[in-house]
Amino acid sequence: MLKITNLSKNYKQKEVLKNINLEVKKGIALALVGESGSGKSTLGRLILALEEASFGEIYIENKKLKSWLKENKSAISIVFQDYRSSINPNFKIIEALQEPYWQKKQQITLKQIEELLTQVELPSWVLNSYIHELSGGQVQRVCIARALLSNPQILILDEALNALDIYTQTQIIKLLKKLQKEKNLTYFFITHDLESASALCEEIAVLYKGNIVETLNINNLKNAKHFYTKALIQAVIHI
Ligand SMILES: Nc1ncnc2c1ncn2[C@@H]1O[C@H](COP(=O)(O)OP(=O)(O)OP(=O)(O)O)[C@@H](O)[C@H]1O
Repeated sequence: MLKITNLSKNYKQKEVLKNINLEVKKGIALALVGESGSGKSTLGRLILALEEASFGEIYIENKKLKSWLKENKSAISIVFQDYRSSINPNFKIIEALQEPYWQKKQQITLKQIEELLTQVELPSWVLNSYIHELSGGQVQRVCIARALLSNPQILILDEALNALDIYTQTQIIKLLKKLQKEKNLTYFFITHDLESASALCEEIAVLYKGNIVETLNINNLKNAKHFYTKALIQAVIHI
């Protein structure tokens, strides 16, 4: 589904991503795990085509990213960590869900919104609420619903669980797994947390100082070779 070849990204003299090669199959959840500043969000922005790579290419279904996006508008969505500031506090939830479509010709019906609300397991009263009236988990469900409204094939989750308590994280992981199955979604989960990565994803790519140093199946973590991956695993065992 998604293939990244020899990709590098420089900001002025600084090489943030170095010769990245990565493949994600359709319907698979891949976690991009790495320490702060390793370049995870930069790679996310490149996949969303918000920025251009300095070298290399991103392909989706064997087409260059930009030409694929022209044919498949809004087919990549993102959910951010900072869910409270992702939604305008002056909007009711119904308006926050409709807002991305106000400028576009595309119409989103109330029925579509209600169906999606059921899929993310939120009651319908939420639509007439403001975000300050909802819990963190409920707001993140709204953000997931908003990301799914455009019917994406790929969902980028940029530290999307970080701001939630452990219990709510577990609930959202369950929800994301259910949605992945129902909609055959491909997830690109950006995180520094190996524990939530293992709970959600089938595969893990480890980013260390701008390099993918290792890609592992989740059932194969014991065969990790790179010292940074081993340190991450040890840290989880220790906890
Ligand atoms: N627009 C930019 N201009 C210059 N440098 C940038 C820009 N965006 C990111 N960087 C630098 O690139 C490096 C990687 O940043 P990035 O946000 O991708 O890392 P990250 O792994 O997502 O970090 P975190 O986990 O803290 O969010 C950092 O050193 C950052 O300062």
